[in-house]
Amino acid sequence: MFILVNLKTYPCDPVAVAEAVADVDETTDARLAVAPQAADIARVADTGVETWAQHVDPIDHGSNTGHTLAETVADAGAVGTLVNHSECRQKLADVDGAVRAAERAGLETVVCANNPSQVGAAAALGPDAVAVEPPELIGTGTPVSKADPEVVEGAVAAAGSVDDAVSVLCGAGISTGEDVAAAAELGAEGVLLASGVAKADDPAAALSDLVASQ
Ligand SMILES: O=C[C@H](O)COP(=O)(O)O
Repeated sequence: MFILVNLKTYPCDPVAVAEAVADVDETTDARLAVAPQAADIARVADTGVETWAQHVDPIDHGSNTGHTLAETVADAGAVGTLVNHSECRQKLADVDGAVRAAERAGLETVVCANNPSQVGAAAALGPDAVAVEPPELIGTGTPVSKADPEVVEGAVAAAGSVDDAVSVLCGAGISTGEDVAAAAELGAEGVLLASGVAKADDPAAALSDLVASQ
């Protein structure tokens, strides 16, 4: 399973979380990665942990003040990027453009979607993976893999019907190894999570529990 920890803009120490991820990474067959804020990518990547961006814009080098260029996050050490997170939504044309920009920069892509229908549309854009996240469950601690298993199964079916090379992650409320195991049973190849680690009193303990079933 791929466990991608999005730090959003939570007030955690991104390097401390990354070091905890690196420690737990040595104990498990699961693939672990951290997505810090853009300004923290370089120092998180310096820990040796797999580092992702939270967002890139559908742009090339040029007059794009305030935007995030895929090549810049790649140069800073990111190997992948989220696209169209529920908290950073993009128009369909911009999702496509962001995936193309990420490809151009050699970044792996996970396109986020709210439901199976959107997963099908996202998969048609040819990302490496899609992540299905019902917005109403994000940050609640109620795991999508238990609260709404049909959404995960529907996402797996929708992506598979479009392009079976696109893997499916699920997210929203995932915080325990049991939640990760439930996601795997539903056909997900990974999970996208945030508050379960970024807001934990002991991120290392939270991560150890998350990989317990791997
Ligand atoms: O990017 C992560 C997702 O929005 C899930 O967030 P959460 O684990 O806090 O529910």
